[in-house]
Amino acid sequence: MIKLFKYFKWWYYPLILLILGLTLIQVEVDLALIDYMREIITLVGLANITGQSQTTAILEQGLEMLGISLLSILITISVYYISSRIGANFVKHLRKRLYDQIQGFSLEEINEFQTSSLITRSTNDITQVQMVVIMLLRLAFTAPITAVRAIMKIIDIDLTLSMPIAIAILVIVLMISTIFVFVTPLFSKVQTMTDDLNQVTRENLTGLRVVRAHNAEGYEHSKFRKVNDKLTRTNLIVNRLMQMLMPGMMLVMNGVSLAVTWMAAVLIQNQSLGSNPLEGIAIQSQFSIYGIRILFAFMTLTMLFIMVPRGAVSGRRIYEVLNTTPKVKDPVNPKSIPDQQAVELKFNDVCFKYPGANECVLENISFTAKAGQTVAFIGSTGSGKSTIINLIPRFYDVSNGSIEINGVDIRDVKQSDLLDHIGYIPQKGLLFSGDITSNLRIGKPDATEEEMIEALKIAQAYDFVMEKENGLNAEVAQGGKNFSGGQRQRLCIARAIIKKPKIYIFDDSFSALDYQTDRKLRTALKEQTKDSINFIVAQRIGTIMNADQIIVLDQGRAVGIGTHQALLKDNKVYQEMAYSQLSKEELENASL
Ligand SMILES: Nc1ncnc2c1ncn2[C@@H]1O[C@H](COP(=O)(O)OP(=O)(O)OP(=O)(O)O)[C@@H](O)[C@H]1O
Repeated sequence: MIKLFKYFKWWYYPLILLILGLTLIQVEVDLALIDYMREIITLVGLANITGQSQTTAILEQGLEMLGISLLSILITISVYYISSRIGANFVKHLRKRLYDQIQGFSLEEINEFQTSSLITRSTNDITQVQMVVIMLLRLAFTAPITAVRAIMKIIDIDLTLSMPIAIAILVIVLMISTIFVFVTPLFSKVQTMTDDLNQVTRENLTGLRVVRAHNAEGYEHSKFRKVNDKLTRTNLIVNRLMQMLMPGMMLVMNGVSLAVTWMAAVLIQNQSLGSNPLEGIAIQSQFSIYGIRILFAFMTLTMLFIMVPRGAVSGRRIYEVLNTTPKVKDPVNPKSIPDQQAVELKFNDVCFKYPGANECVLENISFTAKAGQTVAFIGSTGSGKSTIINLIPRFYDVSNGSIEINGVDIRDVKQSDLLDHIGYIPQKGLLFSGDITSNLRIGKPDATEEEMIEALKIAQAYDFVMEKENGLNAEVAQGGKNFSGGQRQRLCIARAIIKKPKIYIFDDSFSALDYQTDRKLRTALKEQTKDSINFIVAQRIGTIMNADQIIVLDQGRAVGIGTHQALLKDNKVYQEMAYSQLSKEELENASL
């Protein structure tokens, strides 16, 4: 938590000093009110003894009390306002940093933290930290200053009467410390359980259709109930323990009042408290109120000691994210990719191992792809096709070997430069809420309407977009849920085309298209991508058999590189796949 304070802005500090100054004044005036009260009781006593009216003096005292109370209220409002400003601004700043940090994460860090935990850390944990910062600013000064000043005052008035208050302080500190020992470890658990709950809820909501289709609501329900019950149980324990504080506090406070009254009565009887019994009563009342203020101050302090660790758990979770250096990062002295006409991409003996895995999923992959070429990856499921293409935009960095674009290692260039050269079309057509225009402009922010229409036409998306009531401005729901899988894929392809990149990566991006649209799209793409390199991952032989290079993968190794014709002739793995999908005639005709 303390480490997060390094994200404090400079102007918080003068404001914190201002809070401290205001608090010092407020404590003095608040305690002065108690002295005024004693004064009024003494005046009443004086009126009784002397028979002279003290109304004017009492009114004067009352008016002064009113003025002081108003000042105290004003200070409270100011302190609350300043602390809220600091808290809100700090958290806004922190949230932005967290967002930027997560944006810079590679898939490795995302997998390490888990999306659900990153969401909890960016929301729930941030709120906890905000609460604690505001609470600290409001109470961390008030409570100790009040306690110290009030203790000084009561010792000054009467040491014997101070004894019950001293004992009560001890009891309260002991009581709260015991609860603290039990409760603190639970805070950390509560946050982790909130992560789990978030994950199950998220999975259940995103996979709602699958759950329904498999009639698995019961199964999912029991999974949810388990994490929900666990979280509720822990929360209940925390709350029950905390709730024990209140009755305990009341007991101690009432005990103090009783003890002070009893001791004061004895002292008054012995005539050792004040010059007359009424002054004794005034002192006793003053003591009781001081006692309550001191105990409240201690309770607040100890509550802070309980709440701060809770915020600290959240602070630590946020700091973990902020303090993680992404494995994929920009070089200190970035090179630029030579802007040559004919782009060239080279895999040099690339090996790749997923973080935490024992074995490489890709081994010794080498090939060169040139401008205008289509390079296809094919292989059984799990053979490493997606992994290979994820290395090109540096979703992960290679474990061994290198990938070069125009002779420059992609790790030596800025990621933004690299990504400017790449048009990536994921397997799952992912659209963002907004409209078609806003989705296409993710590819090119300043794209004109003509450019958008051209891209939609190439991607075979123009017709269905124009059929929509608002055409280019047709609404896109979250995740593109109001479009079919094939339509989503075509819009994603249009989004990449509009960028006119040097390198296209199609990760099984034609899988949701019917054969006719698939063929039309690839014909239109051919012209558009004639100066680019096209990487295609596909399951269908039909989609890739015209590629200039087909790389056949088997358990992470390139077991064949060549054209359809060459591979069909002498590559066993390729033959098996090809003959399982198309007839001999289809395959041989296609290759001509
Ligand atoms: N994030 C990950 N962490 C660890 N292992 C992974 C991860 N992603 C994939 N793998 C493993 O790497 C291997 C290759 O996976 P990859 O997704 O590249 O295969 P693929 O050929 O694209 O499969 P498919 O055709 O089914 O999409 C698989 O054994 C898979 O279990």
